[in-house]
Amino acid sequence: MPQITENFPITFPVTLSGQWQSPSAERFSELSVPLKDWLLDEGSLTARLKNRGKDFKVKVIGEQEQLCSAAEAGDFIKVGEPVLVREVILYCDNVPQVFARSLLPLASLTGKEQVLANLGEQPLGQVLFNNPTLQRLGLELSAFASDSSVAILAVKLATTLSNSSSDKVPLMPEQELWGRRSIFMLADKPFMVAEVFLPEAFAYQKTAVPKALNQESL
Ligand SMILES: C=C(O[C@@H]1C=C(C(=O)O)C=C[C@H]1O)C(=O)O
Repeated sequence: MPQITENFPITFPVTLSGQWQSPSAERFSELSVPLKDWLLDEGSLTARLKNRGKDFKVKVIGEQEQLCSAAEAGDFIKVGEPVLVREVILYCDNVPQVFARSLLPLASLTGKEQVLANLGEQPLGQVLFNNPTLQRLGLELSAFASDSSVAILAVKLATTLSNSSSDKVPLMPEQELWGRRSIFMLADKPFMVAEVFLPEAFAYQKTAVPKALNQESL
């Protein structure tokens, strides 16, 4: 299996433009149980993926200080507020599972939280979920159509993989991609994390193993 560091075709920023809604919205009622299990899991995605495979990796697409856009601003991160934007792909056994875009307000990167400004390939979740002050506010969900930036990202990743393993070039993902977004509060300071499950993610597998079962089987 080709290593993920070879000719990585993704340029920063990928961006992410979702129609974020509460999980109780009618449109989510049709989602499969396994997919909802992943979308609504309030635990660490890093920990869950590490449990599912042997080799977990974070590939950083890029990090840059920007001003929060009106599209991503909300109750906790204001329009024009300086934020560190971080985009990554989470891999499990070299299969791309998640595209994540996080907004880390510079005003939150103080005290012990300064470490979040220098994560490198260390997963953000590893720091967040080891902080006893952590609070995760309500999850929002969104679908991403085949012409979305994250769907185009998925095709680029699959094309790179197919080129290096001489499979046929993949088409745009047939299915919609699904993502979740939430605000994490660390020491009462907000951070926003959005994650989209990529086409080959465990989350879309019909036989996805619910988290509870997964932990019992460890
Ligand atoms: C929030 C978590 O951290 C994960 C790792 C991220 C990173 O390293 O940038 C971003 C989002 C998550 O997929 C988690 O593990 O749940």
